Amino acid sequence: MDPVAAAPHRPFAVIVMGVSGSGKSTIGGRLAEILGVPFLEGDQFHPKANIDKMTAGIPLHDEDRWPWLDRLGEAIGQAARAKGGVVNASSALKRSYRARLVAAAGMPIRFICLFGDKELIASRLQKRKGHYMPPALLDSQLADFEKPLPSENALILDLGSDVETLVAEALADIRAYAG
Ligand SMILES: Nc1ncnc2c1ncn2[C@@H]1O[C@H](COP(=O)(O)OP(=O)(O)OP(=O)(O)O)[C@@H](O)[C@H]1O
Ligand SMILES: O=C(O)[C@H](O)[C@@H](O)[C@H](O)[C@H](O)CO
Repeated sequence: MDPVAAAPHRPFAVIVMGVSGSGKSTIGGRLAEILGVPFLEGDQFHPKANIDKMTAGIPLHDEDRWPWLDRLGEAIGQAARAKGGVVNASSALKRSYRARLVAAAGMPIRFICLFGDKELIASRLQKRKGHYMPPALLDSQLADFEKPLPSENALILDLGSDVETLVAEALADIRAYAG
């Protein structure tokens, strides 16, 4: 395929979202690499207090997340405008959080939501090593999660698919969305 013809129109902003362990960092990182745009890891925008809370097994609440969402949204907008495009991986669990991210970015965002079976997510979290997020927080993540509505500019993918399939599906969507 002609890489120029296949390139999305710029600037564009994509967030790969979902609960902890849904695969957003894995898929988001690959997408950014293929599209040649910066990858922003949402976790790196959390203040230390939030990371400490989660590490201690305490779920975040709205008050913990608003400043994080504002900082992250601003960074998404800046990177997209400076570099032509950006891919971010972040939980973006609630509709109100997604609206806040879009407002802070100052531009539309395409959400790619990784959604699927709780047992599968739990088994991936159990196997994952060296991450601060305890598997026991999965229930609280799912309790907060609001599946995106079609009106939210979102694509929902089955997280049970293999990585290559998910990357291909997301790329096709981004190219159709931003093309
Ligand atoms: N489609 C997939 N098939 C098989 N394993 C996967 C898939 N996607 C991710 N994984 C694995 O599942 C685990 C969780 O993935 P990842 O860290 O990308 O999730 P995450 O949503 O970013 O989690 P967190 O928000 O907690 O950082 C990792 O060990 C990753 O290698
Ligand atoms: O909103 C939240 O509760 C957080 O963003 C979490 O989702 C974690 O930071 C993430 O899943 C771990 O990587």
